[in-house]
Amino acid sequence: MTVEETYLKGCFTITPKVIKDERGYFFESFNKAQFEAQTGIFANFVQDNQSQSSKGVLRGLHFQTGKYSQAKLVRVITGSVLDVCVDLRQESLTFGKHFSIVLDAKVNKQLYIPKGFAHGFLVLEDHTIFSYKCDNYYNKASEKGIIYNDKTLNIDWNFPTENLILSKKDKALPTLETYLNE
Ligand SMILES: Cc1cn([C@H]2C[C@H](O)[C@@H](COP(=O)(O)OP(=O)(O)O[C@H]3O[C@H](C)C(=O)[C@H](O)[C@H]3O)O2)c(=O)[nH]c1=O
Repeated sequence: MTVEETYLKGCFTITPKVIKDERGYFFESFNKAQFEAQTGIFANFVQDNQSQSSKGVLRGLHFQTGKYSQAKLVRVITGSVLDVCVDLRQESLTFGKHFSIVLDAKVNKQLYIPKGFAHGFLVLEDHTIFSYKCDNYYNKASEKGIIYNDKTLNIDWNFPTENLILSKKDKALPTLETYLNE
């Protein structure tokens, strides 16, 4: 596997070594020893999640707060997404900055998103399956979010707004400013 730190400290892209033969392919989707050796992060993942979505679905931007904050290791099993993570760490020099990357089942690249980040993704193909590890359990009461088209974050989703499919909850998410004025 190859690991590359993004410009957001502690956020890494991980590209597994895919072994192909006449039957198809094989790769280690997670190897704790290699992950720790190459990122220096000792994540104790406790929950795996999986969702399937059609093209145009946008899930996010979500995060859990306080002691329930989650680091995530995200990947696509089939299809492709534009994945976006936003640095919300108060003390960070890159607070409010985001990193976007296309994750797809062809290259199998993964993204490690540290605690203190908001996360969302836009689905680029029908029947996309998104799978990720979390280092903390789901805690509904601590769930927060930022609206996907927040002016301060200024994320380019590069997709026609009229074709986006969001949950009722996500359509009603507040702006980043709401939290800054709390
Ligand atoms: C996240 C989660 C949800 N749920 C239940 C709650 C709802 O009944 C249903 C769908 O939840 P939600 O609409 O929040 O699912 P997503 O919009 O995919 O949310 C996720 O999408 C963004 C991109 C993330 O990074 C978060 O992990 C997560 O917030 O699953 C659970 O039972 N356990 C869980 O860990």
